[in-house]
Amino acid sequence: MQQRNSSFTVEIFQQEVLDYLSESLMLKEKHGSEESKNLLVNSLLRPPSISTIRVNTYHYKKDIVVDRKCGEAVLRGADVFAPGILGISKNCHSGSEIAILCDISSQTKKGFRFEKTIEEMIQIDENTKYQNFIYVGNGILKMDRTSIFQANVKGIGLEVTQPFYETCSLNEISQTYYNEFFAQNICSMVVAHLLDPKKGEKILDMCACPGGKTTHISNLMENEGELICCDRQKGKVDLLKKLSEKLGYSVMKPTVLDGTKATRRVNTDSSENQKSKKRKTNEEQVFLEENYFDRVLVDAPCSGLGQRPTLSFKEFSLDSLKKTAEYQRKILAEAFKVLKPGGILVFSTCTISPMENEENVLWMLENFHSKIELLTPNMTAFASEGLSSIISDSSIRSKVLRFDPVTTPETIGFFACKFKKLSN
Ligand SMILES: C[S@@+](CC[C@H](N)C(=O)[O-])C[C@H]1O[C@@H](n2cnc3c(N)ncnc32)[C@H](O)[C@@H]1O
Repeated sequence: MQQRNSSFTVEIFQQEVLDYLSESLMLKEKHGSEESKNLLVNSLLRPPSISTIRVNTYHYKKDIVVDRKCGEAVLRGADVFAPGILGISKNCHSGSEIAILCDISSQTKKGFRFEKTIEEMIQIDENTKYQNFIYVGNGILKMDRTSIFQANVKGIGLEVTQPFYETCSLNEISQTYYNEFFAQNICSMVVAHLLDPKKGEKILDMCACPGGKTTHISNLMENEGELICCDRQKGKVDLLKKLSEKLGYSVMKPTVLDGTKATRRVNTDSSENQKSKKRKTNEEQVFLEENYFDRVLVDAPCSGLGQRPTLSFKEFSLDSLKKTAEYQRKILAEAFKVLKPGGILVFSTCTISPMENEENVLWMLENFHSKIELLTPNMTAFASEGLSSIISDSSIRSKVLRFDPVTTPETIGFFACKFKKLSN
């Protein structure tokens, strides 16, 4: 991604989070403090190399500035939709060739007219806020300025002709094979193989929407057995139902479930509890039996700090990362209960935050002690071992899979591991 001068650091994280990450990932020791932060940030600004090639170096002289979400969409292969445009250089009209810059610091007011190009403004003042504008590609304007900034505007404002990265388009394939596949990134594909489901088994996917791993599991089960695939939100479960119909996986049983309370039941018939039972029924909440499933997947809700390309993770503080990790533990504790002794539990996240990954593995081993065993993974493609800054015991560290975007450009930041329940 474009760097305008040597001291340029794109601030996609809150400083405390960036410091925590570069320290715990031990980048600092290997590369020095500043370099380590840049390495981390730059790896997350880029899409995984497996699906992209770097194509564009020249950028057009006139600029449009887009918001962060729009900039991320462009990096993933989309055109620029008019509502995402914040500002345009002067003298631009439909048909103009324009460079697309993303304002990740969200300082540009909608409707702003740039009198100079961003490059010129940076030449005038090296420390300007425009240092936080990221170049994401070139395109042709499809609307004039007045149309773009009218209220409730819709449609494509700029067609991207030269994206900074060329991403292979799945649109064409998905139209031809609409009923036959669900696209996933490469680390997500490892997860169902780790779980290793067998035909006819009883499997639980506790956090299943949008359905990538669950459909992969259905496939590996050869559509035979029982696959309870859950999500807390009813709307998301409705999408899972549609997905199971579209792909023909009758084994999927989409179910509304709060994974933090998967086994909690109302067990007396007092009127208060009757009311609460009714409320639960209306919400379609079900409760799961303990010691029932052969295998359970917890693909946990997480901070998503491994997703790439991403232009801002500013909403996360250290405290929010900690709370997310605690929330995951509640789901893991319930997963343990519903698993049979001898059953398999796979835990995965799409974040690089050690609190949600290695620290949760240590918590599981401490909390369930002799009742659980961390297994050697049966699949290790693209992964390295866990962080020694968090897991000092190398026999534990070597059994967890950390997918590292800094050293492995093909992957997003991801984490997975596999436990066996030994007893209750
Ligand atoms: C990382 S996504 C799962 C992705 C999915 N496994 C896939 O491969 O497509 C996490 C999901 O967990 C759901 N979720 C959040 N809290 C939950 C809870 N308490 N119980 C069940 N699902 C929850 C979210 O709605 C979200 O859809």
